[in-house]
Amino acid sequence: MANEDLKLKVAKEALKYVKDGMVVGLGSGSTAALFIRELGNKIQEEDLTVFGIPTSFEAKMLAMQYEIPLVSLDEYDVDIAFDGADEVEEKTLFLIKGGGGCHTQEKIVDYNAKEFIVLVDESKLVKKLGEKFPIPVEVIPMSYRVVMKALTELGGEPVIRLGERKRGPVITDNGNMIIDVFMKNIDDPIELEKEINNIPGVVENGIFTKVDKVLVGTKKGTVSLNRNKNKHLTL
Ligand SMILES: O=C[C@H](O)[C@H](O)[C@H](O)COP(=O)(O)O
Repeated sequence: MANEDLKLKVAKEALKYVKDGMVVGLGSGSTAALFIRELGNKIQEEDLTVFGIPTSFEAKMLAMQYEIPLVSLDEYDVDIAFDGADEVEEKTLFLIKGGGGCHTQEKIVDYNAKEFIVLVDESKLVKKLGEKFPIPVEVIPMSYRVVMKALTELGGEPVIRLGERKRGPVITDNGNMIIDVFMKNIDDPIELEKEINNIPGVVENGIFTKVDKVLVGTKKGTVSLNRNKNKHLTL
């Protein structure tokens, strides 16, 4: 089964957690996009009162397309948030996010949700964070050189993320730059998340250490990995 099919299965499974009256955090990326589409359909079909809080410009546009009414953190708390990930450390459920440069708004919404559920296909599971993916770090543009120096001192290999159909750096939804930091053998993600954010000029990094549940699409079905329960449940 292709990864796209696994992502869709997980997105559909996630709908079971959405109840009438909830405020839902809407993640970014290709998996979250499928979830947003499926949620929009569910709201129309079942005539539910559900509000969304988007984590990016992309999520906002999709929510509007699929007619999910939007609210903001100014007025509402988030009941439940759904988001994708670039890497999931299987034992701890710690993540790397931000492959699409959206991790800052994602972390604000996801960390403030009463429940945060991650949606991935099995290709995202790793033994140790940093195995396949660099850590995205959003930085204030005038600080990029000194931040890169500090990231090198932390043991990373920082690279400025460049645009694909635009010359020069990728600019985030917040008007900042992204530095991707290659770092193998991340032994203490909780400490590293704090250390990177402590560098002046850093807005937010893509290590996520507060996750409640990960739904993993596998060829054998969707598996639910739960924090603190050490239980892998096949749905
Ligand atoms: O900035 C992007 C987000 O963190 C995405 O959630 C992450 O990159 C995973 O995206 P996808 O579901 O497309 O693999």
